[in-house]
Amino acid sequence: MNGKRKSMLTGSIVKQALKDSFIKLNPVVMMKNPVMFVVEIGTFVVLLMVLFPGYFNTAGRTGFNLAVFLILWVTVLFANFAEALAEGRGKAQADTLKKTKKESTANKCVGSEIIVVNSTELRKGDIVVVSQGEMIPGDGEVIEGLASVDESAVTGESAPVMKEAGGDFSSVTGGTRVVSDRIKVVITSDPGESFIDRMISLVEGASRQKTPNEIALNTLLTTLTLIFLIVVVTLAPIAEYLGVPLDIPVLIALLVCLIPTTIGGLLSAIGIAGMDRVTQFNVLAMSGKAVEASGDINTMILDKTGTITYGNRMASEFIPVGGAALAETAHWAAVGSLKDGTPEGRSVLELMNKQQLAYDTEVAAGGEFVEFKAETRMSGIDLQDGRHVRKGAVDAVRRWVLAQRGSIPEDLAAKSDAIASEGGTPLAVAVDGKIYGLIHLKDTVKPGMKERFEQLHQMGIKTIMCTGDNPLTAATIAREAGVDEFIAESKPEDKIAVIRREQAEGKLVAMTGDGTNDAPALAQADVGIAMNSGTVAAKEAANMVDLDSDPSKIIEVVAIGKQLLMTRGALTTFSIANDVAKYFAIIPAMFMAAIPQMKALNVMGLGSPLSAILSALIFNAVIIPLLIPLAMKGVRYKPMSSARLLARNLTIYGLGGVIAPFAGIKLIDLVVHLWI
Ligand SMILES: Nc1ncnc2c1ncn2[C@@H]1O[C@H](COP(=O)(O)OP(=O)(O)OP(=O)(O)O)[C@@H](O)[C@H]1O
Ligand SMILES: [K+]
Ligand SMILES: [Mg+2]
Repeated sequence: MNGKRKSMLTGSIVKQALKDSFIKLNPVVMMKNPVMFVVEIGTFVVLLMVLFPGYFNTAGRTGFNLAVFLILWVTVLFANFAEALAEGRGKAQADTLKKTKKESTANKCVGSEIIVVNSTELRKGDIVVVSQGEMIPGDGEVIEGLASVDESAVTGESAPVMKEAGGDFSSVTGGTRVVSDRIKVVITSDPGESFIDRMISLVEGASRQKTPNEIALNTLLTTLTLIFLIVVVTLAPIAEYLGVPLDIPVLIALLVCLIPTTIGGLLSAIGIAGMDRVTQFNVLAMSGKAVEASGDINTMILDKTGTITYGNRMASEFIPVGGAALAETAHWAAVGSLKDGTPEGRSVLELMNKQQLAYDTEVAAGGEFVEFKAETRMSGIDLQDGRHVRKGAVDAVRRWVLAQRGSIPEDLAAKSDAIASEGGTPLAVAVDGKIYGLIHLKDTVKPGMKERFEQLHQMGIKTIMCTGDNPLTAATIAREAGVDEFIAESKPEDKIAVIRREQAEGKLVAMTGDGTNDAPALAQADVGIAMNSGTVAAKEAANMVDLDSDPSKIIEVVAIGKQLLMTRGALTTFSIANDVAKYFAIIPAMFMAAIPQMKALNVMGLGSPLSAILSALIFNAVIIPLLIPLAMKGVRYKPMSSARLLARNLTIYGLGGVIAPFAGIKLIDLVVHLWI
């Protein structure tokens, strides 16, 4: 399904990551990760002792010190490798994208002339003409014409998509190709700020910033590191007093074992891999913050048409009311749809043809088209002879007719309710004060929706369906799909109101949208996902763009976000539990010689103090690469409540984190003890 963008870990990515692990040793880079920076400083100190044993008076310990140095160095490299590997896939993808960003020529309209310019010379507001076979030279909006466009360079999807002036399918992306017809496009981005440019810097991680969550965790890890630093520094005089002289390399080894190096080494890899998973899913997240926020979502706002249903609402029947004839009803429905370019409007004319019903286009000559608006929920035409033809949501048309002192046919309500209770959308057709009948628009709920909403329910997420449709249709579809709440007869601004209401209760809200009138709500939502097919305004307001333009994907995006937060939590728990266990391995071993009672605490029965320290240190290092796959793939996520999840993860990763080092260190010690 979405396998098209999947780039696996290739040999070249691994090779590059190995190289980057060394480049990242640069202290200026390391400093951003305080835990690993402390390890690096420790490594350097031990190295000095290996190089100048005479100066430090450690000649007798050079072998042990060399071992400590090597293990510490490898620990830092492992952490760097984890990050570099996580970055690798995005970098490879960026390279592919850069290749598609070839320079091209553009046919720029200047007055009535067309001149050929380089695509890099185009600025916001310029107008270009793009014909069959040509590449669209920049991001923009179609202002004239209709064409099918191959967007595979951006979306990976090879089937061409229709782009047309006006409406929600007017935006085009630079670097995509017109495969048929010809369009006039107004450029909407300056050079260097195009969608592909932004995409490159996103997947490349160039603009990656630490998220608030990551910063908070980093602060915690740094604090823990500081505390252990103080503990270890004060341990030296105590040991001295007890008559156990502790060497500096031993103290450094102890410190490194105690500070949270596992999570410190994997933290940024987890974040990068989380964003990468979203990208592999063909969703562009403008920031890591957006991905994380999606993991914390409490409420999801969904459109009915096109999200929960297929959205190809088609006229399926004309139903006269108030004693009107079928031909009359159909005729006015058609006249009111003559210039209505929406799928609904076009489907009315198609139904006329299918049913071989006649309509008179002459009446409409010179008439003024009244475009469909989500605010009015009506469309139609004002005829030259002064008559007004309208079709639209039943309540809207009813109000419009009443405002002109018209009357409402008695059978209108029953007939429109019949359509609505089947989940269909009734449109009333009226001319001035008279309602002629109804158009039955049919739409179907996408298969599998019920199961997905059930999952969201288990995650503790409330779903609210917002629709411009009437309450009865809304209720039917809501029931069929299994959403928790619905808001019917909603106008675009109602969406913002719902989002604000939920946010005021302290909830995080996600929504999808594609139209210009969705833009404010997309901006207001904590997670706003715009459809790539949507308008430029929607894409700019949102913090994610779905390249496949599948509004129901929001459900999986939330799951990925949750998985990211869970992975980070699980590995933090594991890391800290690990460190506690290591403490019990090392401390008794270190003091055994001086304080015989400590032997009782040497539950692990490790070979010798030195082999205990080295074994703990080796375990501490290898656990990082062992956990890289988990950090990159994320822990498996099963929909359940947060409380149950927490309990489950504490058991697995907390308990596991305590047990694993005991077993691991013991095994390593069996081998290491053969030498020491
Ligand atoms: N082309 C049209 N001409 C007249 N009325 C229309 C047309 N299209 C839709 N309507 C009416 O306007 C209402 C609102 O339409 P709109 O597209 O804003 O919302 P919707 O698609 O029903 O809801 P959703 O938010 O789930 O997409 C529809 O329910 C329908 O009754
Ligand atoms: K550690
Ligand atoms: Mg709609």
